[in-house]
Amino acid sequence: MPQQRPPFGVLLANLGTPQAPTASAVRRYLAEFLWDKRVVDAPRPLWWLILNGIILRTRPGRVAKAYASVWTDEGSPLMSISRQQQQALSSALKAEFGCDIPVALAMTYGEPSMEQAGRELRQAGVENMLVLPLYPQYSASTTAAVFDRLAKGLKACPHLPQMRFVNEYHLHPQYIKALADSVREYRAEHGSGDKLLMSFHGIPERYERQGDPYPSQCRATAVAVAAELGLADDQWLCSFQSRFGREEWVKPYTDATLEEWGKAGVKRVDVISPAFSADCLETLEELDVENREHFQHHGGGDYHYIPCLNVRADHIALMTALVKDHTQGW
Ligand SMILES: C=CC1=C(C)c2cc3[nH]c(cc4nc(cc5[nH]c(cc1n2)c(C)c5CCC(=O)O)C(CCC(=O)O)=C4C)c(C)c3C=C
Ligand SMILES: [Fe+2]
Ligand SMILES: [Fe+2]
Repeated sequence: MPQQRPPFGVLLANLGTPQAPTASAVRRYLAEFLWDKRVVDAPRPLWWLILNGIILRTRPGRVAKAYASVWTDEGSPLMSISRQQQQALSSALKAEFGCDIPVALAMTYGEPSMEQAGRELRQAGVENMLVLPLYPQYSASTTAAVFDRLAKGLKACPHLPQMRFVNEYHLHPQYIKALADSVREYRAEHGSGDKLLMSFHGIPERYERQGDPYPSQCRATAVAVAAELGLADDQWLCSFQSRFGREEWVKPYTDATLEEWGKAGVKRVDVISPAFSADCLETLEELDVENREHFQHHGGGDYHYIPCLNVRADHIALMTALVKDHTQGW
């Protein structure tokens, strides 16, 4: 009996993370990540010299310590949450479509690779593939990098599946509502801060000038969440974190904002990070630890970090809706 083919398969994509919280594993990860021209577009071979001569000699040790502080029994938080999302989405799609829909996980950098995920879907008989990068806001540095890496991974594949690609979902009503509900539920249990800071991962200002829509999509997400929550203008702000390198990044900066609010005597701030679909180093360490210390060092009061959407039921329902919307006719 020939096995029945699934109507389609889903390739869930995210950034990737080191294999271990050690300097050598972080060096391997950063070497691949920071060599991607979509991430750092500095002219070669000068960038090769800076990356290999300075950054990969100095950064991995410090960053490995930060990873070690958030590492779990299931590994890197980003990997363990991504695996849980993969399983939860797979169950939700089975319930929605009434049959097994293969869901593979792939990372742009490191493992599981695009090649591995592609092979897994092919072996499951997938002929139609939906690529769902878990980046709500489109950026060349993330979403387009998924596309590039997937295309590279499929070079050896003689018969490509039919493909569709989700570019972004920064204003999807279920995304906005899930973010707002995560704040509402948190505040119902822990009380409300004077301010809600929506801190997004940044990119260089120059990338925005060159046409990357990411910062404007982040601002639009923040406006929509504030509207959904009925916040007044002085009750929220959109800021950008995780600066890397010497040039100016999009502003306002998260750390500078928290410093200003601390000095102004803000008694309590609540912080969410809507660009991250899963908690990771940048939220659990930079936002929940470093920026908390920064705010309080400058005179700020209570600091509440509200987790990413991770495996919340409404987040999995959003992914299911994205899959349904983009697989019409398959
Ligand atoms: C959410 C979207 C992201 C955008 C946009 C983004 C752009 C971007 N990032 C760097 C440099 C680094 N980012 C690092 C970690 C990191 N970045 C994202 C997401 C986005 N990056 C995530 C989910 C993570 C965490 C990964 C994890 O393992 O938990 C790092 C590594 C850590 C460090 O060394 O500080 C770097 C470096 C650039 C240059 C950039 C845009 C040009
Ligand atoms: Fe990043
Ligand atoms: Fe960071």
